Amino acid sequence: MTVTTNPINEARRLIVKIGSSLLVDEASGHIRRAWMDSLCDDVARLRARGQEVILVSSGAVAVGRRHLGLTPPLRLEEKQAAAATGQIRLAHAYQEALERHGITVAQVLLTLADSEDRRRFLNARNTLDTLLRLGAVPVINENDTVATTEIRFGDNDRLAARVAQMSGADALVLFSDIDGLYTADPRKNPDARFLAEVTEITPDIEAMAGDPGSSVGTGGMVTKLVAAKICLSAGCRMAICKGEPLHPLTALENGARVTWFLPSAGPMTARKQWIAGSMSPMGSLHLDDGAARALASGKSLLPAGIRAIDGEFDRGDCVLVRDGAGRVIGRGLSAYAADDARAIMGRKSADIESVLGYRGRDEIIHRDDLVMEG
Ligand SMILES: Nc1ncnc2c1ncn2[C@@H]1O[C@H](COP(=O)(O)OP(=O)(O)O)[C@@H](O)[C@H]1O
Ligand SMILES: N[C@@H](CCC(=O)OP(=O)(O)O)C(=O)O
Repeated sequence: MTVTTNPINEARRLIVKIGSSLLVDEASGHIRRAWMDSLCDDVARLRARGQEVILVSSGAVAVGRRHLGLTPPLRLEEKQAAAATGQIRLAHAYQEALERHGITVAQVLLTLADSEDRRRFLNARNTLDTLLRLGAVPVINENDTVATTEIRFGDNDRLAARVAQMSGADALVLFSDIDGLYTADPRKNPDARFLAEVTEITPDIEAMAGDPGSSVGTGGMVTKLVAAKICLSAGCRMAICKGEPLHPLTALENGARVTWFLPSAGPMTARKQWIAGSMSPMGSLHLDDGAARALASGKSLLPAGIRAIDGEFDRGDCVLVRDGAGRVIGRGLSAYAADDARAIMGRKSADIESVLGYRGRDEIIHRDDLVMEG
C-alpha cells in the first residue's frame, strides 16, 4: 500500500494521539487552549464529512503535578496522584473545546490489562463503537490510578496503537514535537536524515530510535516504533508528525511533513488474517443448510441457523463453523460464550433477551469476525 491520495481524507475511523509535549506548556503546566481549540475545530470538520475520530490524549501528569506542588522526578504514586488531578482538567478542557461544535465528549480510561483480557477488550471495543455511532468523540488516556509498573502501557503511543487495533481504525496520527522519524535523534545528530515512508519495522529502523526530547514527553521514538509495529500488523496506517501549527489535521491534509508507516493490507484484511492464522478454535458450531448458504453469500451467522454446538468457549473466542455434513466451512469469533450460545441456538434473534435475560448481539458471529475457508 502506498499513499496515493491523502490517508487523512480516506480514513473512515481515525485515531489522533496528542503528546504531553504538545498539549501542555512545559514552563507553566497549562493546557495550550488555543492549540486544543484548533485541533477540535479540525475534529469537528472531519466528523461533519462523515469520519469518526477518537482522541488519545496525554498530559494528565504534566497538568496535574503543578496543582499538587510536585516537581520531577516523580515517584510512581506521585505520577498517579498528578494524573488524577490533571485528568479531570484535561477532560473538562476537551469538553469545552468540542462543545463549541455541539459535539459530546466521552472519557475512556484504559490499562494494558484491558487490551489483553479478551472480555475487557470486547467491552471496550463495543463501548467505543457505541459512542461513535451515537456521535460522541471518545477521549482516551491511560488509567494511571490503577496502572502499576507491571500493567502500565507506560506510554500513550502504544495505548493509541492498541486502540487503533481494537477499534479497526484505518489511520493513527501521532502528533508530537517532531515532524517524523529520522535516522537518528535530530536534536542530538544534525546529520540525521528524514524518512517519509516506512513499510516494515526492521532492526535497522529500531536502532534509529532515541529518548524523548523534552522533559514532559515519555518514550521518545522507541514507543512510537512499538506503536508502528502494532499498527502495521493491524492494517492501520500510522503517521508521526509535528502537531505544532494550529489546526494540525488541516496542516497534515495540506501536505505538512510527516512519516507514514504503511501496512500491506487494510484493517479488515489484517483482522481476518489474524482470525484465520493465530487463534486456536475452542469449539464448533454446526449449521443447517440455509445458514451455510447465507454465510457463503457473505452474511453474518444468526442463532436460528445453528443445530448443535461442541466445545467450551468464552465470548470472543475463535470457533469453527461446520456445515450439515460436519465439514469445516469457516471460523470466527463467537459473540456468546458456549452455554449462552447453546441456550439461543435455533432461536430467533428477537428471542435472545427473553432466553438469556440480557440483550446481546443479534449475530452469533458477525461477518466482520468471520473467515470462510478457501
Ligand atoms: N530517530 C528519531 N527521529 C526523530 N525523533 C527522535 C528520534 N530519536 C529520538 N527522538 C526524540 O523523540 C522525541 C519525541 O518523543 P516524545 O518526547 O516522547 O514526544 P511525545 O510527548 O509527543 O510522545 C523527539 O522530540 C526527538 O527528540
Ligand atoms: N497518562 C499519561 C501519559 C503519559 C504519556 O504517554 O505521555 P506522552 O509521551 O507525552 O504521550 C498522562 O496523561 O500524563
